[in-house]
Amino acid sequence: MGEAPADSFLGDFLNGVDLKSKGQETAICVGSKIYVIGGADLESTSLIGVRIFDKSSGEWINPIVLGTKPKLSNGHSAVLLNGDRILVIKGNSNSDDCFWFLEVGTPFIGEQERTYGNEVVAWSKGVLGNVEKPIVISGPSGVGKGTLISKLMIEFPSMFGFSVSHTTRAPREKEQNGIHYHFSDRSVMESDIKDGKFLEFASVHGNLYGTSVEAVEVVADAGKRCILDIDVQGARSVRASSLDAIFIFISPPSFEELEKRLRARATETEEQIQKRLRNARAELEQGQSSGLFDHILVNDDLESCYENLKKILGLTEGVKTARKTYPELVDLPIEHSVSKIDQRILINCGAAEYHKASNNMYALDLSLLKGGAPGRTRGLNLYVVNPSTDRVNGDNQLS
Ligand SMILES: Nc1nc2c(ncn2[C@@H]2O[C@H](COP(=O)(O)OP(=O)(O)O)[C@@H](O)[C@H]2O)c(=O)[nH]1
Ligand SMILES: Nc1ncnc2c1ncn2[C@@H]1O[C@H](COP(=O)(O)OP(=O)(O)O)[C@@H](O)[C@H]1O
Repeated sequence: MGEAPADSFLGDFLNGVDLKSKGQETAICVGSKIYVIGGADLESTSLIGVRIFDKSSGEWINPIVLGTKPKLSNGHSAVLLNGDRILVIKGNSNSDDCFWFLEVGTPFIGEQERTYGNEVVAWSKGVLGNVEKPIVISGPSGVGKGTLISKLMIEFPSMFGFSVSHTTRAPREKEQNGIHYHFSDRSVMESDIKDGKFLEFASVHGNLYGTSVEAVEVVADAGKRCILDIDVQGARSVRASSLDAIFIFISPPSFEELEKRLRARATETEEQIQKRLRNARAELEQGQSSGLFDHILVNDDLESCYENLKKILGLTEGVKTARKTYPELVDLPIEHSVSKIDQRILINCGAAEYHKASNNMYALDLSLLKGGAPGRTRGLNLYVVNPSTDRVNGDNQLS
């Protein structure tokens, strides 16, 4: 390290070239730095590595790499999306592993990184398909949240997935670990919270409850819409987070009816029931007046409340199956070329008969890109471009 880039590979950047590929390496110029993606990785040759050449100092920098690095394939291409994001498209891989984002110039995020003083880059896997907004359901204990959610999950099993929370409370008789909750030790949960593994957490009725990033991501990974059953404090935290959700508050027809249901459920001791009823008053007040919730549903008659819930979620008669959120699998060949048109990337695979790709041109739509959990970027949409029906005019405008 430290030697000037003798070969013409990097030398071209001095003449204003933005992007250059050679063998398994692609180099992209971002500001005063040249990011060389691919080729030999210092730690492992089976992963796509990144090196940075600083034009102003004439020095190579070994960046600190965050996130899971993609595996090396025989060929890849790269597109600079904006000032700090590079899309890497791997050839010879299926759609589950084709698209990776390299965030460059990532701000230093911890003491450890700061002491090294290196550049930080972060890999994030591009996940195909739109995932609909998660649904946050809150309401006092005994109001019927669980009952309504299980009705949805039974009627639309392939459409919804439940975010399995962690809790330090003891399991009820019929509750299963990993299905209703991840029943956890307080110390383990507290340490995971510190490590940033939770999207939100709150102390409710004397126990710790929280939604892990993973709980939401596994549902989204399955192409399903995520349902979160969390308290009002948790809903407030989610509102403040990057997760874009629909917030629904379930209210009882009366306080007396709430108490009746809670007692009839017979899952808590008298002391716990008293605690839940005390908390219910504050929850009802906050839920109904805070403006936090997009919808408030009164759960008087179960069936009509359920029908109203379905209406809010756009589930009219006949919508029984999940909307297909993932496009067909693609198999990109090693040889392909890419070009950027506004929010779309055109991927040209050349003549279809020379490779195993079944289509020879794709458009990757980036307009709905969303951050998922760390290490994942969601909302990538891939379309097959049919030259006979999709116009690609002289300016390469897809219409
Ligand atoms: N903030 C937050 N609240 C949660 C979470 N999971 C469950 N809760 C809430 O914790 C409260 C107690 O839940 P639970 O012990 O299952 O009792 P139940 O509401 O009477 O069924 C309810 O208001 C839940 O909505 C979570 O991950 N985060
Ligand atoms: N609309 C309703 N009318 C009467 N009982 C109901 C209604 N909705 C739910 N329940 C009953 O009330 C109890 C509490 O419901 P549950 O779904 O466990 O509440 P939560 O999850 O909000 O604590 C359960 O025994 C359930 O069968």
